[in-house]
Amino acid sequence: MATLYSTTCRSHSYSLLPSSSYSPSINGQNHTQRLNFSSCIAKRVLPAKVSFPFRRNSHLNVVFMQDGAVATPVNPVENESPFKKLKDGLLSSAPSTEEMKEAASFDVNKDKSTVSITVVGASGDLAKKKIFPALFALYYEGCLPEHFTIFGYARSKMTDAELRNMVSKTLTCRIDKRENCGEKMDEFLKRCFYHSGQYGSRENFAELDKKLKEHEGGRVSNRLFYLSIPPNIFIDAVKCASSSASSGIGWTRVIVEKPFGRDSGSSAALTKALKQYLDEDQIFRIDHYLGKELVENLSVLRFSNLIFEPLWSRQYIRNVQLIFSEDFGTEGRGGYFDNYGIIRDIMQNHLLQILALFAMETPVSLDAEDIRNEKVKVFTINETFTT
Ligand SMILES: NC(=O)C1=CN([C@@H]2O[C@H](COP(=O)(O)OP(=O)(O)OC[C@H]3O[C@@H](n4cnc5c(N)ncnc54)[C@H](OP(=O)(O)O)[C@@H]3O)[C@@H](O)[C@H]2O)C=CC1
Ligand SMILES: O=C1O[C@H](COP(=O)(O)O)[C@@H](O)[C@H](O)[C@H]1O
Repeated sequence: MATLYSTTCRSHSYSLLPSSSYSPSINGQNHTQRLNFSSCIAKRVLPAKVSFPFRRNSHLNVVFMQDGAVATPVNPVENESPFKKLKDGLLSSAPSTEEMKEAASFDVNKDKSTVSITVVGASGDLAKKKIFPALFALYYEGCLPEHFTIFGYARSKMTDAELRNMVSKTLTCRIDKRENCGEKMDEFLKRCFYHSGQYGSRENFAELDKKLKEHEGGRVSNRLFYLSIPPNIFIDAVKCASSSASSGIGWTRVIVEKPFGRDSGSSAALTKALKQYLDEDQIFRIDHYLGKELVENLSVLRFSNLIFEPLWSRQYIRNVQLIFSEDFGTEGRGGYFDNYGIIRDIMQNHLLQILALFAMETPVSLDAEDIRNEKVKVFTINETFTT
């Protein structure tokens, strides 16, 4: 599973923008979700006898994923403790601006390559509120490559100027004190374009492809499609984007927003359907909580802090509570909560991700696969969740 986990370019998640603290208060009251767990803290917290009922192939040391895909093996690291390796990695991964730019350049051959980002569903709430502002933050930080183009794609009729106008209303310079922010915004907006089309139309995506090619100007073109649309049209959009607008000579990747189904079966079915058109490593399922600075810092706090690291155990911690609290009402989400539920909305994703980062063993490296493997163990050994 490709997972967006940011360790380098800090502002690549939309949540890194100072959040407007958006929290559901059911019936207009402050709403708090509490996840209590005292049975799932890492290694030293577990009773000595607990074993990991982890599905492993004894020869290959692989982890089987829900849909049958196989994650890469974890190689034992000799003569170097995972903790030391991770600590070194965490400390050295605090990136300088230059490193961030380097890491974000997407291609070593940067003069010859370009990245085209298409926000599918650009007329919608998430695009306006989070995605465009996050893209602007990346641009401001120098984390987008020299040659990049952003396209909004949706059914609504809009000109480029109308898209820019819409986007400009939600761009913000609120991270730290920004210099030349207005100038940067203008430069950014000039790189934003719009194409109107149906999500299930190969012709419309072929038109988009033509426009993308004009902007890419013959460079190696990497293409990213951000699916900011309701899940029932994910597959249509992926089918058409992959057949009519994927990159001929670069990578093509798709970011899928939650929800990834409403239960295990439907999530596996969604993955299976996506895989008709994409390989697993082209699919990025985003959990924006992993990009929150506080959440990112959790690993540093746990594994690199000499005071906390030895204390992070059941010997010293009796009870841990994750409290999700928002200071405003449902704000139009009532129907969604009635149908989908607050547990699916924030608990099985955001809060469980935090729980896993909090309770997992030291991963052998900061690679997404290694971190994921440790997270899986936390959930596999956990017997009870009470809310
Ligand atoms: N909004 C948020 O804060 C969050 C949203 N998400 C997820 O992100 C995705 C996008 O969310 P959001 O922007 O709020 O969604 P919207 O309901 O605003 O939909 C986005 C766009 O998709 C198109 N659309 C909406 N409904 C349909 C439909 N039935 N058939 C075809 N096209 C449709 C519309 O564009 P047009 O009519 O122009 O084609 C709309 O502007 C969803 O999967 C959502 O669950 C995840 C986390 C937070
Ligand atoms: O994904 C979601 O997250 C928000 C909370 O995230 P934040 O970054 O805005 O604090 C939550 O309010 C929303 O219901 C949920 O869909």
